[in-house]
Amino acid sequence: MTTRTPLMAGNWKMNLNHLEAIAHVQKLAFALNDKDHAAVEVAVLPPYTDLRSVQTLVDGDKLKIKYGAQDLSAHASGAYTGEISGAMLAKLKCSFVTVGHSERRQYHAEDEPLVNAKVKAAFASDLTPILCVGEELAVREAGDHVAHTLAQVDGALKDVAAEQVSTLVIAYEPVWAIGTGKTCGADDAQEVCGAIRARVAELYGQEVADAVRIQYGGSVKSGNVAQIMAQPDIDGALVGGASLDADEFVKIVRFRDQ
Ligand SMILES: O=C[C@H](O)COP(=O)(O)O
Repeated sequence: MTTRTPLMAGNWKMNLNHLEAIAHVQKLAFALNDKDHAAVEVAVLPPYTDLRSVQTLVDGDKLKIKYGAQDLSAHASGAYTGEISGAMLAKLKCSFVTVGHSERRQYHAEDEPLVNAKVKAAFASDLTPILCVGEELAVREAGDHVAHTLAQVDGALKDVAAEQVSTLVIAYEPVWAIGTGKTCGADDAQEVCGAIRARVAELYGQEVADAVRIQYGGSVKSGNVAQIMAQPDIDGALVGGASLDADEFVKIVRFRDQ
């Protein structure tokens, strides 16, 4: 049985400018200790404009906090105004990049082929994609949430090699639980996360499935994180709103104490 290091990632979304980012990461760095970093991988996902400042701070003070971006271009370079390539993120020493977040799917019409291309672009630049999947409320109410989410996994991983998939992070984020205060019950989250792992095993074999980290995302807070993390197929959380409060995010990292 593979031991998977939990990953707590704070997706800041479109919040905190570069000065606020520095103050926020300094606060996290001051609060987190070696024991925290040994037990949990901690990452922040700031807006693009903050990344250079975060890199300078992390490098300069040799912090153990990892960081990454919230999106990347499917293209390697060229005339794509406004886009940021995987190579640019890698140059800033990003470790992670979220791909296919529901807000990208909803507001920027990202479909499965594009998400698939972005997963490949991330791997091509040695970034670890955090692939976001999950259903809208109507889909859950119709009882189609597992099938819907697995179809997103299939589409996103089309023609992606097994050795890459074993390093992947998949974040299950039921859309109706994002930023709404409605958390998916821990058992309900486990149902889908377990199904995702089983699907990865079907596609790539058990060893790869055992290595993949699966996060839950959607209104995670210090008050519900322990229950969520107690599930066998949940290896971390993708935290939105609560990650903007450094004290709260540190409590989430210390989920075993909650
Ligand atoms: O990426 C994070 C998710 O969208 C969850 O956001 P939230 O914690 O504000 O519900």
